[in-house]
Order: sequence, then structure tokens, then C-alpha cells
Amino acid sequence: MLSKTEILEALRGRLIVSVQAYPGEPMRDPNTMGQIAASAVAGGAAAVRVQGLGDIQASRSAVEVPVIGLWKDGKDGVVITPTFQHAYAVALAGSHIVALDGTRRERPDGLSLAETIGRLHEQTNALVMADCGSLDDARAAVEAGADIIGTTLAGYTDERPKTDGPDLDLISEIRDAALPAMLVAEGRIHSPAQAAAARDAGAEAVVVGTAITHPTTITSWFAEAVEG
Ligand SMILES: CC(=O)N[C@H](C=O)[C@@H](O)[C@H](O)[C@H](O)COP(=O)(O)O
Repeated sequence: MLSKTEILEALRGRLIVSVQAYPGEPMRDPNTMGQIAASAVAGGAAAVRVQGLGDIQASRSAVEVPVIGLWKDGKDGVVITPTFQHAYAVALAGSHIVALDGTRRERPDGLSLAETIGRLHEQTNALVMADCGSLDDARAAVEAGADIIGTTLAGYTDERPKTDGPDLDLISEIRDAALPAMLVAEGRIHSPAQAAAARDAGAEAVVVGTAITHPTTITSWFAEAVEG
């Protein structure tokens, strides 16, 4: 079993690939997601990020690298691993790292982020990645005990505009705050150049999802370019 330090070291300076299919999509099948996760690892991904208990289990079997698990439930507000029960189930499904909503918004089970992370650390061996939308979220999430800060929710809460590519300003703001947690850039990183820019802005690891693993969206980019 990898120690928490070994897991963090495995991610440092590396690419993480998010492998997700959305409700009703043709690829939404744990076996398919596991195969895509394995393909990403073959291409150099140091870890994978997957949604749903079935996909977490399938990915644990398909790859040797750390698995970041989450459970999306609901449509608006706090939907990424919204309650402690979701987070606990995500850990029990085999996630090395549990990704959860790390914003300062009220959580559906009424627990604070600190209570949620505290219970998770007490009851499981999983690390916690807090998906944040602003510098204030990041500060609060570190205070609450998060091991990893993700910029996942930048542009998806009302705190920051949705930038075209990654929110590089937020990444450098969090870097400059020198918080004691690993800083991971995530969200709208659509090209290798943007991934490198996220590293230059201070991200210690970079998550790419859509641009690698969501063929419907990638196809639409090309179709638009061809058809004008
Ligand atoms: C905001 C939200 O719900 N983000 C989700 C978090 O897991 C996923 O839908 C994204 O695909 C993931 O963050 C990776 O980002 P991108 O696909 O832009 O590379």
C-alpha cells in the first residue's frame, strides 16, 4: 500500500487525467472508463480522476497508479461528493484520494468542510482533494485539513468569471499564498501549451479531462472548425 507521502510524490510535477462520461452518454460504463483510464496511464498519466463508485472500482483494477475518486450527485450547487456519506463511500470503493467540493458553500448534510475532512481522515486512509473556486475557498479548505487544493471549480461558482482556458490568475494567487497543501490545476485545460502554462503559474500537478477523454466535446471542436 502506498503511503500518503508516496501518493503525493507520485503526483508532483505530473499529469493527471480525468476520465468521466456524463449521464446518458454512450461511454458511461465502468468497464469503458477503466479502459480509458488504462490508456491514459499508458500515455503518461501519473494518476486518474474518476466519477462514481463503479468507475472507481473498475479503475482500481485497470491501473496501478493512484485513483482520485469522486461522486457527483445533484445538478446545482454542491454536487461533487456533496456529503460525508458520499465521501466515505468514495474512499471505501478504493480511492487513494477523495475529491470533494471544497467551496465555502453550505453542504447538503449540514456538516462543515472541516468536519467532513476530519471524519474522513479519522475513518479512512484516503487523502482529500478539495475542489475550490477561489483563493478564499483554498485558504478555508487548507484550514479544514485538505491535503490537495484543486482549482476545479474556478468559473463554476459565483466567485470568479469563467475564463476561456484555465484560470491562470487563480493558480498564481494560490501559489503566492504558499498554503501547506499541494496545488493542482484543473478545469478547461485544453492543450499541452495550457497545461504547461498552468505549471508555470505554480501548479504542482495538472488535471486534464475533456481534452483527453471526452470525444463528444473534442469532436464538436473539430466539427465547428470544419463546418465554420
Ligand atoms: C466543474 C466540474 O464539475 N468539473 C468536473 C470535475 O470532476 C469534471 O466535469 C471536469 O471534466 C473535470 O474537472 C476536468 O476538467 P476539464 O474537463 O475542463 O479538463
